[in-house]
Amino acid sequence: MTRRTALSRREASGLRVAVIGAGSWGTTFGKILADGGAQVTMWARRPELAQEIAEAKRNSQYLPGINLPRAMTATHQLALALDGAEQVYLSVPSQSLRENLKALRPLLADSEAPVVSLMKGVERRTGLRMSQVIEQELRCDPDRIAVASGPNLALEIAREQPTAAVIASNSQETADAVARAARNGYFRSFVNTDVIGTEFGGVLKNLIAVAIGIVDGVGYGENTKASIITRGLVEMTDFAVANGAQPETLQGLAGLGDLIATCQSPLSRNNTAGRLLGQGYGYQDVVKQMQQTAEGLASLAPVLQLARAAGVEMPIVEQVKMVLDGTMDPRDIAPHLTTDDDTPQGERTQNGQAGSGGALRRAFQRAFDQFRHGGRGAARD
Ligand SMILES: NC(=O)C1=CN([C@@H]2O[C@H](COP(=O)(O)OP(=O)(O)OC[C@H]3O[C@@H](n4cnc5c(N)ncnc54)[C@H](OP(=O)(O)O)[C@@H]3O)[C@@H](O)[C@H]2O)C=CC1
Ligand SMILES: O=C(CO)COP(=O)(O)O
Repeated sequence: MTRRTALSRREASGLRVAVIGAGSWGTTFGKILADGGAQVTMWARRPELAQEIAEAKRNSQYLPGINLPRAMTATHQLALALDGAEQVYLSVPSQSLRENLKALRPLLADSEAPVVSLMKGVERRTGLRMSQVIEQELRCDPDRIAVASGPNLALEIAREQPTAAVIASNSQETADAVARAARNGYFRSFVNTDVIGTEFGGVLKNLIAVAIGIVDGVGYGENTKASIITRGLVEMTDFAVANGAQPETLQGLAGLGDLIATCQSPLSRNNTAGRLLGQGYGYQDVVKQMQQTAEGLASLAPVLQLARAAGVEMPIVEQVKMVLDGTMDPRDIAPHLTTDDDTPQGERTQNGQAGSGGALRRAFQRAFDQFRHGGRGAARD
């Protein structure tokens, strides 16, 4: 245990938590919680992985070279993992969440434990965020649900390199309880109540990271990447705000922070998938080569559908989809230019201050309407 770890073990001493999903992020988050003082039981779907974590305190497939804390154990039996859990963390690929929740539901029927999504995707079939899928399938009070997001590349954190995250919940109390548990000398959790913005930050930065990977693969340099990151943040903000997020959330750890980490790091699977596309591999080849979950590939289509429904333009994300579909040469991807219109545009956004009909205006209108109606019908997640 490092000095930093020892400093904050008192935070969650003895709290019993379950982490469902023992890939790179589930296992790393289990370590974060255990190093914060919690007793952690991981659920792995493969018995041999559960055994390796429980006995050797290793997860050699997903976190090579990392020793896991003694306070972490693992099982492949869901009921055992959830037995007595005071907090439940979910970290399976987004497209498999619903089927996993169906198995969890009877086991959590009598539980009041907070349920925390660690995932960064939307469901392809429904376009729902993970917290919405959790609410639907567990039929639980949304105040029990929290989401965690931020610049959190698993392997860096498993090596105890310091970072921070945001825990968001409709309920300040839930967010605080989770943040107290998910905190130690190398991991600091902030809180907010903007679940929508926090979740969409994590989903959308994956799509921009794929774009960055594509231009990297093509061989373009830093100007192109900086332009895509900057214009990408505008697209992220417009989209998230049009869907009910607070714009400042996208400027924080769950937005800009995660965008920087994911776009810069070769550890990012989304970035890696993009690089393969940029090098000329087709979608099927990329999927075959990826050993781990790259959420961005599945989130592209539902995000674009939601964008169209909200009237938000996402030219960079549209181009990523075209490259993925094989209808655009990766070399033609550009830090786009928002429209093919020749008229010069204000930089901030096609939908914000510079435009007349966009996301920010709608957000202000929504806030104004809520104010006029005394807060009744305020958008809750
Ligand atoms: N890795 C990271 O740095 C971060 C990841 N995240 C998010 O965490 C989530 C999980 O990703 P991550 O841990 O990285 O993914 P990995 O690919 O590292 O691991 C996926 C895990 O999910 C399991 N799994 C796969 N399919 C199913 C299924 N149908 N049902 C149950 N379990 C399944 C895998 O089991 P098996 O080994 O048996 O295949 C494995 O344990 C994603 O939404 C990701 O965006 C968020 C922040 C950081
Ligand atoms: O979400 C992450 C970092 O915050 C991990 O990104 P990737 O899923 O692209 O590896």
